Amino acid sequence: MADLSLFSNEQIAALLSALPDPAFILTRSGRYAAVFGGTDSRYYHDGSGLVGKTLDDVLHPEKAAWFQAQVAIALASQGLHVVEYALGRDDVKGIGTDGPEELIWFEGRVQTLGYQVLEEEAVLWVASNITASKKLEALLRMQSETDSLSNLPNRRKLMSSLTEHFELFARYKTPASVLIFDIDHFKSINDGQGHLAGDRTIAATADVCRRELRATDFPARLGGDEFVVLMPHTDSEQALPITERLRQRIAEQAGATISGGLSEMTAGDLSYEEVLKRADDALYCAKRDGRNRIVRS
Ligand SMILES: Nc1nc2c(ncn2[C@@H]2O[C@H](COP(=O)(O)OP(=O)(O)OP(=O)(O)O)[C@@H](O)[C@H]2O)c(=O)[nH]1
Repeated sequence: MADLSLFSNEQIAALLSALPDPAFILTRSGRYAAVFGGTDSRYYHDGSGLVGKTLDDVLHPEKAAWFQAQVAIALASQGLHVVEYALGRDDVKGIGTDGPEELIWFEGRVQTLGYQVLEEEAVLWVASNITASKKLEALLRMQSETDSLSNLPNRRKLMSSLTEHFELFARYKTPASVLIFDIDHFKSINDGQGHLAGDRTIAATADVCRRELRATDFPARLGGDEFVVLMPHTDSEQALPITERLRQRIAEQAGATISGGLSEMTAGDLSYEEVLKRADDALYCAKRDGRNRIVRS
């Protein structure tokens, strides 16, 4: 515990205003009793105009209710409550305009105060700007889910989407189809024209998928020359003409033909792996029957 007698009142006031992150005293009913620190406009807007106002005065009702609920949680815990949230400049009425223009992500550290302020229980709410680490987190997540050659979702992301859609199917019977396809004689493209030409064929195939499929369809690169397209809300009868068109467009635009196996989620399936296995068996039939075709299981 600091010996406050070492500091004059002016020095304590200067110390509070030097706090790098803004610190708000908020009462249980949502009144801003005081604001300290957070004066660097590269990171924060000037919040001094909030003092004397309430959460309801300055925030959209839904956001105000959320903040008030967090204050109540901190007070109930009698300790520290940590939250994350995003606010744009236009979300808060009455703050300064010379702070950042972009949406700011905050980590709020909400600490119960042991005494009353304005005759109410109150918290100290320290709001730290964590936008840079949020952006980095989003970038790393995106990279960990994307195949760098095709720029399509990778196997990891595909498996989590398949899990999600299998759960939707099991619960709500929402249909979904799965196409597995593989570039025909890809090895001879690599061997005859070189590995880079093989890479270009994979990238061109992915481009056709992005152009030809609906925004709700989910093409992914499984690995090597194998791709999977998950088609939500589509049974395999509806999916067949879509996959046929995709096959034709790849032959016209990517300089290679593909063979594919198509299946759909069915009531007896215990997991998405069973659907993938049926589609893979159908792909094997497409190869066996002469390639450049889609077989529906
Ligand atoms: N250029 C390139 N080649 C790859 C990549 N990943 C896997 N391969 C090669 O792709 C080839 C895959 O061949 P397969 O699918 O087994 O056989 P295929 O020649 O396509 O024959 P079918 O599928 O039976 O028509 C192998 O030679 C792999 O080494 C990649 O990222 N880039």
